[in-house]
Amino acid sequence: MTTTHPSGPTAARPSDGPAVALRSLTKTFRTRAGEVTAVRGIDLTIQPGEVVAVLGPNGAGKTTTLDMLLGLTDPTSGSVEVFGLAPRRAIATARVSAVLQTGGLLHDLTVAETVRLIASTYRHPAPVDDVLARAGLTDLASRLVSKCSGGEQQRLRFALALLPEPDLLVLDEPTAGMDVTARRDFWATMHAEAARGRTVVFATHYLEEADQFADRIVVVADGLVIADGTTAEIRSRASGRTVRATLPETLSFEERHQTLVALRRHPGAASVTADDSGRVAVVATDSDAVARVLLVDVGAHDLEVVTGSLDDAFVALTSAPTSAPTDASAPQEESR
Ligand SMILES: Nc1ncnc2c1ncn2[C@@H]1O[C@H](COP(=O)(O)OP(=O)(O)OP(=O)(O)O)[C@@H](O)[C@H]1O
Repeated sequence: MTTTHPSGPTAARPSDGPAVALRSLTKTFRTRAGEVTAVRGIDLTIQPGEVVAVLGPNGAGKTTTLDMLLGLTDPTSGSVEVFGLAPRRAIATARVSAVLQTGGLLHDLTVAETVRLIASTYRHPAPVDDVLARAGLTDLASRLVSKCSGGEQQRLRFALALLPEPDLLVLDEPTAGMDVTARRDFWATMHAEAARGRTVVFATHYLEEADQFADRIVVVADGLVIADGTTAEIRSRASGRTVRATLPETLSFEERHQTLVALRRHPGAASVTADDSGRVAVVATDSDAVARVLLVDVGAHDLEVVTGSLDDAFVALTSAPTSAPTDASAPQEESR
């Protein structure tokens, strides 16, 4: 029996292994119109304490993957383990709980009655008042569920997910339908929960959520993991870097022209632009080499190297062919 305590998740034991281990996971649905392969072979290991965003466009296979992780649907092939257990066993022992996109709430109960009712189904639930406070629901405790907004109902689902003090929280687009303020409050709460040592896995469409909240982003498209790394790695992998610098003021017009021509010929430069003030911007496939040339050979100053936006990276990654899964943390040849 798993031991729980009111203030935080069960300490992960060394023998538990990874929080999540998905191996060659596939899922094919049979429909009247034929077969739909939602997940085409996902391998993913998540260690205890990681906060991982699963990011992907509509229909990428995020929900299907999370459903298999939670034992809500069985894989067609491959395996799923949560702390070394089959998913349903992990849920039965309160190691994992979830906030799903939809989920029945009884509209005639109040918020507090709902939490109390679900708490009564656990052997060692967290205290109801504590959970209400952590989900930001104390002031709404006596409100009928039917009178709660969509965002408030989502926070109630979150409170219910906290009751077993799970080691792993799985959230499928938890802030869908919330306005900007509600979303910010929700993520502040999640930060506090992650700081308690919980492993958090969430699916999202929102790049900024993945960027701000996750330690690691797993990009899924067409049923495959197409990139996996820190947000910085995902950005640089997909969009390259831009190197900016100011050319020496002493260069003549002709020398400046020759410098730009030489930069454009450099194999590490994809494009070179310059403004009248002598500030150059080089979109680089090899930013280190370009920076060296600018500083050492050209004598430029005020050098900065910036990665592209995560939006650029996401579009570049998800519009690329998906036959070759990549690890963004591994050295890659960057494309122009
Ligand atoms: N029960 C089902 N029966 C048939 N096809 C399904 C079923 N569930 C999902 N699919 C299909 O599998 C694919 C992946 O769906 P899934 O819901 O996992 O994607 P998603 O990444 O979560 O998308 P979204 O961001 O829109 O929620 C889609 O083509 C979807 O239509």
